[in-house]
Amino acid sequence: MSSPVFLIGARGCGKTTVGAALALALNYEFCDTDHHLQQVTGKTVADIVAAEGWEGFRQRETESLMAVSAPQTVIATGGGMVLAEINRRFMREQGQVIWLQANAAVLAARLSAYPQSAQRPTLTGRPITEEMSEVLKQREVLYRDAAHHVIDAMQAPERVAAQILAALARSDRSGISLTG
Ligand SMILES: Nc1ncnc2c1ncn2[C@@H]1O[C@H](COP(=O)(O)OP(=O)(O)OP(=O)(O)O)[C@@H](O)[C@H]1O
Ligand SMILES: O=C(O)C1=C[C@@H](O)[C@@H](O)[C@H](O)C1
Ligand SMILES: [Mg+2]
Repeated sequence: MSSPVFLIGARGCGKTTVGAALALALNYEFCDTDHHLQQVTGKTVADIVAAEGWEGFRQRETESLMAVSAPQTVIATGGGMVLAEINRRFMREQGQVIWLQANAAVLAARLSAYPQSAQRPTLTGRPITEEMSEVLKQREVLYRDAAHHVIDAMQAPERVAAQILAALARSDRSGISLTG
């Protein structure tokens, strides 16, 4: 049975966008931990953070990660999923972990064009480019620590998906072959 594929990376790197295309290409299920969490609670991320703080949200996102993980599934994670060591270890042990890497300027441009503020309440209270620089400074080491593969996410989504497929096909552990 083929293990799950976890997409990690900062807000706006394309986990949800590329994840759906990747699942189609692999004929896998697609899950998104942010969407799962919002479905289960009936609340937006902003509502959960307002009621329970970021600590409450982080606990709930660990539960979502465990709930949606299954074989033959592509899982788009929330941008902060790597903050908890238990999440990083779980993803590495259960499946293949792909870091979609992009710089702060690209991320900020995407997020400004499509803010989705109910799903992405501010993390620092600072303007978006500064926020993304700060977030990357704190998290890059964690994304790198969790990832089996690092993919340049500053290319067109189809290109990003194709490079993930190629990386998975090169990896013995994924159970994925491009030829059959
Ligand atoms: N490779 C890409 N090239 C150009 N635009 C992209 C690319 N990937 C995603 N986008 C755009 O960037 C925005 C954010 O993408 P998406 O929601 O997939 O990011 P995400 O990593 O899931 O973010 P979050 O962590 O907040 O869930 C969307 O408007 C999407 O269309
Ligand atoms: O980068 C983050 O910490 C977050 C990213 C989003 O996917 C959501 O999970 C939430 O807004 C937190
Ligand atoms: Mg997403």
